[in-house]
Amino acid sequence: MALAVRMRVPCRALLCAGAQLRGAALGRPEWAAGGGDGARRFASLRVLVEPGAEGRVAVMKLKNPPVNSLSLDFLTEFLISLEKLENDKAFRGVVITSDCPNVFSAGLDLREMYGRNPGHYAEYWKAVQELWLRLYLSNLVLVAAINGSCPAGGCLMALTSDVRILSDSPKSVIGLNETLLGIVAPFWFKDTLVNTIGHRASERALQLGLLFPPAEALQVGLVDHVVPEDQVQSMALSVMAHWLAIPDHARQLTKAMMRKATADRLIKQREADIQNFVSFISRDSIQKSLQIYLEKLKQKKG
Ligand SMILES: CCCCC/C=C\C/C=C\C/C=C/C(=O)SCCNC(=O)CCNC(=O)[C@H](O)C(C)(C)COP(=O)(O)OP(=O)(O)OC[C@H]1O[C@@H](n2cnc3c(N)ncnc32)[C@H](O)[C@@H]1OP(=O)(O)O
Repeated sequence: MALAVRMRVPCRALLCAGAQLRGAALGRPEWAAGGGDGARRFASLRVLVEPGAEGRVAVMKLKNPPVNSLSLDFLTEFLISLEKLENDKAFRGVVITSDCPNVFSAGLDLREMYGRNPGHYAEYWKAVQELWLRLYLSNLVLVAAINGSCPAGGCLMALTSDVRILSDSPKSVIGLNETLLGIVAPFWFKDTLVNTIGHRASERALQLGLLFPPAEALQVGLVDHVVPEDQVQSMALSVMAHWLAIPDHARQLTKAMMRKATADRLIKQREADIQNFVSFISRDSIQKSLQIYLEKLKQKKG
């Protein structure tokens, strides 16, 4: 318990308060409770939280169409949902999945990193850091049910989970592809990958910006299971049951022991990391790369 308190992420309350203010300012309701068990089922515009069959597990569905990009509004809503679940002692595990067909998450929202001002970049990056810290250090068992494409920030999100299940579909590619956009994965993205697949495999994957198809993702250890698309959710719940058979306190302390040093690296230099990001992303050459990439995404359609 003492460890859990020590590991609380600084500024979380401030970030969430900011999110609620922003929601209120936009004149929309933040939360809508629904169903017979309204206290446990809640939704924001972009995140749907449903209790799993047994009640100890919640299913968080990302619904920021078309591609679940991690916009600032999405991040703030997600963080509020996660905090609610962390604070509700009834929940011990969360399955994170997508409500958008064929895409788990397209990663960071490129529109938040292109053509904005330094203040916006700083606010956005703080929210991205917060997402990673809150997920990576979560006391809950997290299972990522990856039912579609999972590049860059989407992959980072999945990597924070305790287990990853990937759908066996040609669209379900996963990896940190930042170099393909002409940008660089931050050190804590890299650390999370190294902790999962090891140094050599990470070096190759990061430099080449590899997006692994299911069989290769399984082989390199980026995901733990590959199953047909219609079995992703049931597999996630079955794996969850296995993890929930372990006493929480022992599992949580072990998870902290494995992850705390990695998280601390960022916690100790959060402000410097924000400044790094702002100056990197503001460079003309980086803005140009992002512009070209965004144009390519648009042209893909036409
Ligand atoms: C040395 C110091 C280092 C300091 C660190 C500094 C910098 C590093 C910073 C950040 C790291 C970055 C992390 C990221 O996550 S960047 C995002 C990377 N994401 C991608 O590359 C995915 C791009 N998207 C796709 O490949 C495809 O969209 C898809 C996910 C495979 C889905 O394909 P589908 O065919 O279904 O959809 P469309 O491609 O038609 O897209 C629909 C619609 O969505 C827009 N869109 C797609 N992805 C994004 C995105 N990430 N952000 C914003 N918008 C996105 C796309 O343009 C289409 O828009 P339209 O208006 O045309 O409908």
